Amino acid sequence: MSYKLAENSFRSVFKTIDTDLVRWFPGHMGKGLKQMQQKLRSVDCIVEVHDARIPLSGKNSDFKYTVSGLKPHILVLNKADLIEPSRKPAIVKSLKTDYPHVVFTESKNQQCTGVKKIFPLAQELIGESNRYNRANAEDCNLMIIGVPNVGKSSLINAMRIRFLRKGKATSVGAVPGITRSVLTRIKLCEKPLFYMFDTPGILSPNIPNVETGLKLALCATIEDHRVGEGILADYLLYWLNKQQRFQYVEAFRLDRPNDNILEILSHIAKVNNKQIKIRDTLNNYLIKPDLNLAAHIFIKSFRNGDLGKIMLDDDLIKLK
Ligand SMILES: Nc1nc2c(ncn2[C@@H]2O[C@H](COP(=O)(O)OP(=O)(O)OP(=O)(O)O)[C@@H](O)[C@H]2O)c(=O)[nH]1
Repeated sequence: MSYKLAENSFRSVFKTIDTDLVRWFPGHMGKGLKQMQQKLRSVDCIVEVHDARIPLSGKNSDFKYTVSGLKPHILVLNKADLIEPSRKPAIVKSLKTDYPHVVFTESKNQQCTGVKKIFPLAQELIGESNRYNRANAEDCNLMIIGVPNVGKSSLINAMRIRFLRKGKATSVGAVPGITRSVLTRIKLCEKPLFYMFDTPGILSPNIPNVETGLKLALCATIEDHRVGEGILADYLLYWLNKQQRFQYVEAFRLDRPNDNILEILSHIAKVNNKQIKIRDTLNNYLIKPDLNLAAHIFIKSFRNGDLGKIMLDDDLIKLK
């Protein structure tokens, strides 16, 4: 649906944010990174996984210097089911300099779309590379790397199901930080013999700016409570309005687009019958809309794809 709106109906910049979120780097990530570096001698090809909704903001640019620089490298953009297929060429073009080999995957669906492209490409790149100490090795070792919660474990499981006809080897979860064990070697394929080192999600210690941090958080790579669901919901609303993506109006049965997050959340709480009881200064109970739960519902609807197929880096890619 299209709406006739005045040019200045919406915010043009997103303000008010606790900038501490961009410095979040828990200790176990530093340890994980060191263990990955120590294992590099046994690795033939790096499979770096990003969330396709944030192909630019989602990358950990430090990987280039710490783990992936010297090895053949494939960039997998997973969760491609959540973006518009027509955006793929523009994404590939904008990543071309840093990532010449890009594969889009959907590792949650039954067909595991895109997953079958990874082995032939890995074989080709390994064949063209100097394997140094592993020149005579018959098996090939891949190492999967990426920020938390982008679907690394799902991808490993999808590959095993597809090529080994075996079930899950590693746990999957909707919150970041499920994979803590570093460098378990998992068999993926018998002929050719391929293994994968699983690794925990690693965020960059220096997320370059607040908007990048908010996009990472909206895609659930940072735990919600570290940023605050209210802030996340407000950023989502700001982004949707700025990009004129108004599917939320219909999804939440609103009259029109609105840039005021409190009004939107009050409405969502009301239609979902989510209220809380609070005491006023005279000790009387008041019934108020549960804005935290409403923020949770709003964010979840984006994550489930209920607000449309949204690529959060569309704003950056359009500028390129
Ligand atoms: N829509 C969609 N969701 C996916 C896809 N792949 C994985 N997921 C979901 O994303 C969430 C995270 O998946 P995991 O495989 O645990 O991600 P991970 O990168 O191993 O996570 P960490 O262990 O935290 O680093 C889960 O809820 C998955 O079901 C996909 O292709 N599409």
